[in-house]
Parts: sequence; C-alpha cells; structure tokens
Amino acid sequence: MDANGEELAPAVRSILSAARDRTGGEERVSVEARSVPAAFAAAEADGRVPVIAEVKPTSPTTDGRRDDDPVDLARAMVDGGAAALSVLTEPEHFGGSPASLERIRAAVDVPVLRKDFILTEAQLDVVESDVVLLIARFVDDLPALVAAARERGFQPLVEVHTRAELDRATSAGADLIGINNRDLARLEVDLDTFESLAPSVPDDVTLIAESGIASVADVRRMREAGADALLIGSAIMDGDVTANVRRLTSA
Ligand SMILES: O=P(O)(O)OC[C@@H](O)[C@@H](O)c1c[nH]c2ccccc12
Repeated sequence: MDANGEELAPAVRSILSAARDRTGGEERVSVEARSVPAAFAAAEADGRVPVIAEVKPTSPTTDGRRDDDPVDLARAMVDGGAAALSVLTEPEHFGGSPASLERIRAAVDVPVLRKDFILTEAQLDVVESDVVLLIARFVDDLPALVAAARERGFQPLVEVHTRAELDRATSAGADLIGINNRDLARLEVDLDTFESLAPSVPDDVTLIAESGIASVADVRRMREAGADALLIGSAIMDGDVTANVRRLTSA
C-alpha cells in the first residue's frame, strides 16, 4: 500500500524498492538550468506544439527495447522539433542511466528533464539536468524536496495523478506540474485524467500532460484541455523518432 491507500502494480513496487536502495551523489550539484518556460515559448513562437520528447529505451509497459545510442535518439528528436527532452535515468526497469543523460545534455541545447524515482535529497546529486521529476505520490516531504531541488538550480517538475496530489503540489510551491494520465496502481492510461484535473490547476502554473499521448488527435485533445506542453515517450520511441516528433509537434 502507498499513501493513497491503494495497492501498487507489482512492477511499480519493484521500481520503488530498487529506488529505495539506490544511493545518492557524493557531492551536492549546482546547475545552471536552461529555462523550460522559455523553451516552450520559443516552440510556440515557431509554430510548434511544445513537446518534451522522452528517451525511454524500455519500460514495464513496453514490449522490447531500443538499443540505439541515446545521443543519436536525442539529436533526432531535437531535429524533429522537440522543445525539450526527458531522459530516463532509472537503470533496472527503463534501461536508462545517468551517464546517458550527461552525454545527451552535452549534445543538445534544449532543456533536459531527469526522469527517475527520486525519493531522497542525496539522489538529486547523481547527475546535472535542467529539470528533475518529483512524483507526488512517492515523495514523503514534497516541500522539502522541491526546495532542495531549487537550491541546486534544478527546475522541479512535480507529477500528480489525483486532486489530492495536485493540492500537495501547489502547496509545496510547484510552478511546473505534470498530470500523469497513467495510474501507477494499475498502470492503465486514461486521458480523462488530464481533462478532469486541469481546470483545478492555478493559471500561473506551467502545465504538462504526461503519458498515453499517441496521436495528433490526442495532442489536440490535451491542448484543448489546457496543456502548455506534452510529455511523449512510447509514441515517439516507436519507429522514426524525427518523423514522429515532427508529426506530433505540428498537430
Ligand atoms: O510513453 P508515454 O505513454 O508517452 O509516457 C511518457 C511519460 O509520461 C512516462 O514515461 C512517465 C510518466 N511519469 C513517469 C514516471 C517515471 C517513469 C516514466 C514516467
């Protein structure tokens, strides 16, 4: 059971137990972050839908695995018009690594989000990135971790899936919020999640729709519901990533 009083999917329990075992960095990092709101505004000014394209070699809900060089994938996504990138650093269930993120961030000039299951302050010190994901459902002291991320120069992206988590995110001072359409208890995706929570998000928050966005119609649907940007993984990783990003950013 977790804080929501709901049993998590076995894959998610395994992810969390691995995350609890991972140590942090030795030294506190200090980041000069590339601005996410500026990157989204630049995409809009250029007529592109702001998309955060995700380098996700595999996942518990994906068949198979992509073994291309993550730097090649990242460059191809930027060529297709991605406003920012998300890079999985979770090694055991998503095929990611902090080293891939470091190489990708050195190779591109868009903001890079570190996608991982960060539970402790020391885990922030593993690698530099422009944005770090903090999952409201799993972080006990959200205000403390949001503050710790900002002290290091990161822009914290707080991920929520319910109204209660959204309230915790806003009271923790989050100004970059992602609504995850995937339910981590059952691993099912439902785009209604974004539509039902978005109206309760304060106007000054930069709001991202996450997961399950597969088509141009899905992109339009999330934009109409108030998404400033979209976080898209599987639909981009499946096939020609440049063409996929181009299609989804021109929606
Ligand atoms: O592949 P999708 O359905 O486009 O989803 C991307 C992203 O939202 C998803 O990978 C994700 C959302 N929140 C997470 C937390 C950890 C790991 C992964 C995720």
